[in-house]
Amino acid sequence: MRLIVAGASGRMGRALIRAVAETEGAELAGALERPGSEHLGRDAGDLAGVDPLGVSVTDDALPLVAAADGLLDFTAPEATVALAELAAQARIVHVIGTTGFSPAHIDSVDAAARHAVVIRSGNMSLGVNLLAALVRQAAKALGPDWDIEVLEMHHRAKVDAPSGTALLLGQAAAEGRDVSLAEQSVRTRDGHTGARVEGTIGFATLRGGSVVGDHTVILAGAGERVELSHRAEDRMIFARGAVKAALWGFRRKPGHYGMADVLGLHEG
Ligand SMILES: NC(=O)C1=CN([C@@H]2O[C@H](COP(=O)(O)OP(=O)(O)OC[C@H]3O[C@@H](n4cnc5c(N)ncnc54)[C@H](OP(=O)(O)O)[C@@H]3O)[C@@H](O)[C@H]2O)C=CC1
Ligand SMILES: O=C(O)C1=N[C@H](C(=O)O)C[C@H](O)C1
Repeated sequence: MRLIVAGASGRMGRALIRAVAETEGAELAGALERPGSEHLGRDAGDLAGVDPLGVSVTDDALPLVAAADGLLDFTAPEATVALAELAAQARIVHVIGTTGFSPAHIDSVDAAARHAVVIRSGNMSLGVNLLAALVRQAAKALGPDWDIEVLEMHHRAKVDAPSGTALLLGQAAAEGRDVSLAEQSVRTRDGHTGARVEGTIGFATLRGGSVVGDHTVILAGAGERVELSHRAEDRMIFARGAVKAALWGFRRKPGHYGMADVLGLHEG
């Protein structure tokens, strides 16, 4: 499968190039960066710290998309929405790891998914997607008198909050309780907030240093607490998940899929 990596010089872009290079059945067909990037023209393998791959970083997406089978995209919401349109026109698989979307961005991605395979998840690791299934189960088993809080910590360069993973875990908890996350979530607390409202799902965000990604879902009852955690130690877990998703999506029918589809983690 011929794969393009968007945001090639980013933290995830470099990991994705390495993951494509190490995966049988996948081949790097292009490496994209934004116009004016200092990395344009560099060999992608060189950029990612592996052997040269004979693929130069370019800002010209159109010819790459026309000749590839899939696009791995961990960039930023505006870039992802623009790439979704191109990927849909070319009917290639679009794997989206980007986080921080607004509802309008998601609508655009949904529109693209009517024409091509889109696989989008706030976290492409096996561990977090398994954790989401466990959170859904725990939230279902424990009533609304158990307070749910989602705590996350990431490196100092992360620009969106709460993380895509925290929202994914909050969504799993809401599904377990059969409530709407949008209606129940409390994203910030400051000042005289009043007592916690029963049934709400809280989020707390920490930023600092080089933390790859830590998430804990706390279910706090009267006199006891359940904590379900995941700690990412290496970005290759996300990159390998993204390549796996692309291979899974190849020649599948158009639609907006998630990692639970790829990993076969749906209950029932
Ligand atoms: N789903 C998952 O499993 C994971 C998701 N992520 C998400 O992936 C995204 C990227 O993370 P990370 O690699 O750490 O971030 P980086 O900032 O290191 O990399 C982002 C890359 O995308 C490029 N980019 C950003 N905006 C645009 C734009 N408008 N047009 C074209 N290129 C653009 C950047 O270029 P430039 O440097 O020039 O701005 C950079 O090369 C984030 O949303 C993050 O939350 C991260 C890890 C795992
Ligand atoms: O920006 C990151 O670094 C990460 N982003 C994703 C998120 O928003 O959850 C996934 C991972 O935690 C790393």
